[in-house]
Formats: sequence, C-alpha cells, structure tokens
Amino acid sequence: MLSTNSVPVTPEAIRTAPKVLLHDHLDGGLRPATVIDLADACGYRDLPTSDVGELGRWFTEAADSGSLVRYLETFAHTCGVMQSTEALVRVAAECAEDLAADGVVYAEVRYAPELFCENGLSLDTIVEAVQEGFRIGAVKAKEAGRTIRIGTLLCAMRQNARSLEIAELAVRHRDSGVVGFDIAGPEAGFPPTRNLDAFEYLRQQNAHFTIHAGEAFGLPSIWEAIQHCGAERLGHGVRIVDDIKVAGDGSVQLGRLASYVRDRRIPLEMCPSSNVQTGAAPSIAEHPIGLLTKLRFRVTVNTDNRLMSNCLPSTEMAALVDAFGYDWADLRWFTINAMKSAFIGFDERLAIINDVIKPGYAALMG
Ligand SMILES: O=c1[nH]cnc2c1ncn2[C@H]1C[C@H](O)[C@@H](CO)O1
Ligand SMILES: [Zn+2]
Repeated sequence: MLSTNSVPVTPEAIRTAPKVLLHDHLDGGLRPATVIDLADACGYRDLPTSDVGELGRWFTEAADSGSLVRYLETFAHTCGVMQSTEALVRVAAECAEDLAADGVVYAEVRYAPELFCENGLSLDTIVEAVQEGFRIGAVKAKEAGRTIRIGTLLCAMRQNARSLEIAELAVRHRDSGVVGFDIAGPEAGFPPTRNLDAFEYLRQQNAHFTIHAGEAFGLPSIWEAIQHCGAERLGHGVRIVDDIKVAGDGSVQLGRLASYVRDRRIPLEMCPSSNVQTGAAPSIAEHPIGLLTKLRFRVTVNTDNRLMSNCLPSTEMAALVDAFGYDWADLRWFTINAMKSAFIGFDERLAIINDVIKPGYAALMG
C-alpha cells in the first residue's frame, strides 16, 4: 500500500531512485560528443557527420533498422574510435559518471576486448585500461555525491572463434573487477553451443556467465544457452514468450522451458527500447516484459546500448511506467531482482539491497 506521502513516479523522480543495471555495452554507450572528439584525436574519418546533435540522431535512426545485424553495423564507428588506451580510459570513466548521474548504484558493463586490438593493443592492456577508466569515473561520481560500483563482463563475439581465449582473460582479471563473461553479436546462425569449450572452462573455474539468447532467434537458442551451456542469466530472453500460451479467457499456460526459466528464477536481462529497434518486440506497450512481469519471472530492466537507443536506465523505467502503469513497488522489484542476480558476491549484493536500495525506495514511497 502506497502512503499518501509517496513521491509521484515522474521521470525526474525515477532518475533519483536507486537503480541496478546488468546489461549495458560500453561500446554502445558513448556520448556523441566523445565519439567526435576521439575521431578527431585518432584520425578516424568515417563518421557520418561531425555535428554532435546530428550524430546522436544518426546512431538512433541507423540502429532503428528492425534487424539485429543492421543494428550491430553502427558499432563500427564506436569501436573505430576506441583503439587506444586513452580512448578506452575516457569512455569507461564517462560511462561510470553518466550511469551514476542517472541514479545507478550498481552496474555490470560489458564489452568485447577483441574489438579493440586493431592498433596492436593486447587483450590484457585493454582490460586494464577499461578498469582504470571505471575507477576514475567512480571517483569523479563520488566527488559529485554519487556512489556507484561497477562490475565488468567480457564478451566474446559469436562470429569470431575466440571465446575460450576471452573466457581465460575474464578469469585472469577476476580479482580486479571482471565479474563475468558473455557472448554477443549476431544470434541467428551462431548458436551458443559453438562456444562450449569456453563455458566448460568457466564452470570449472567457478566463474559466472550470461548469454545473449532469445533476441534475434527463438526458443532453441534459449534452451541451448541454459541446458547445454549452463548460462546463469539470459541477455534479453524475450522470445521465452513463445513458450507461453495466453488463452482468450486470460488463462496462461507455461511450456516446459518457460516453466524451467521461471521456476529456477533465471534472470532475464530485458532491454525494451533495443528490442523495438531490432524488431524483437513491436513496441514498448506490446513488449513481452509486461506479461513476464505479471507472471513474476525474474525480470530486470536494462539499457543495452544507451547511444543507439538514446536511453538511460531511468528513461527505460519511465517508458515502462508509461506503458504499464508501474509504481514504485514495481520499480523496486525490478531493482532488487537485478541486484539479487548480479555476479558479485552475496554479502555485497545484500549490503546494497539493505543499505541503499530499500532505504532509497522507502524515501520515495513515503
Ligand atoms: O543486443 C545485442 N545483441 C547482440 N550483440 C550486441 C547487442 N548489443 C551490442 N552487441 C554487440 C555489439 C558490441 O560491439 C558487442 C560488445 O559490446 O556486443
Ligand atoms: Zn546486449
């Protein structure tokens, strides 16, 4: 029951609420002005425009293609300007600052180190530069009165054959901020089972991983990710609705895979705006997140790519409030779901839930 002293659930108030982000790509979250600065500094000449406003709009429009493969083409420009340690440090620092300014208290930010080797940087140097950037950004955020903790996920690209090497890199850096592993890139034609050796290695090492699955391909991809590979979480996972039947009278029947995902509390890293852009969902209002939330799957709300979707964690939540009428209790539920599902240790997760998230929402709920 909400108190009469409850703060109205406005976009501004949502920005102040504590939020947890599990699915955000470093190379999909640059500030447009930074893309232009970095392009100038490194002599990258392929940007479609050097006007900050136009470039921001270009990324959103180009990503708005209805296809994951075309959406992914826009990353050529961000990765193109991230080929030096200076650029990586800057992008990571700004990422931490931007997320903290939006009220994020814990974020897992991911990227594929293999995409930043064009000028000869080693994979280890790349990871160290990004960690340094996150450290600097968190310090700057602290100076601005915001506390943020960032964990890093390393992605291997599905179309390349480097996943074991990247999994080993993640384990090598596990004590300096890398908390897990993922596979990203085109889903159709690149099933997660192509990377079984990497997943086997990670499980042997007691390491954590999530898998992009059920975004541009359906149930077989989700089933393989969970039952063959052992994914702890699903990146997107929207297509799990293909295994749920809603009858005309509103009664709902879950298939075996959907039941398994819900029963095992497998976290769904849902990214509504990104899904509308790639065609995985027709609109925010018709996004499966509404049904999955009603059915109490372990739903979390994420940005995927802040630059390509022109979004922030707070604006994704505000869009859901608009579409589904969610209140503070719902937003707190998404946030606690995400914190419970993070890849950092139990004691740290519990401390953030009890000391930061619950008091933050209590203040808003009155
Ligand atoms: O939503 C996505 N699905 C699959 N791959 C993605 C998505 N968003 C970004 N990526 C890719 C492009 C990036 O270069 C890479 C690593 O962050 O991950
Ligand atoms: Zn993603």
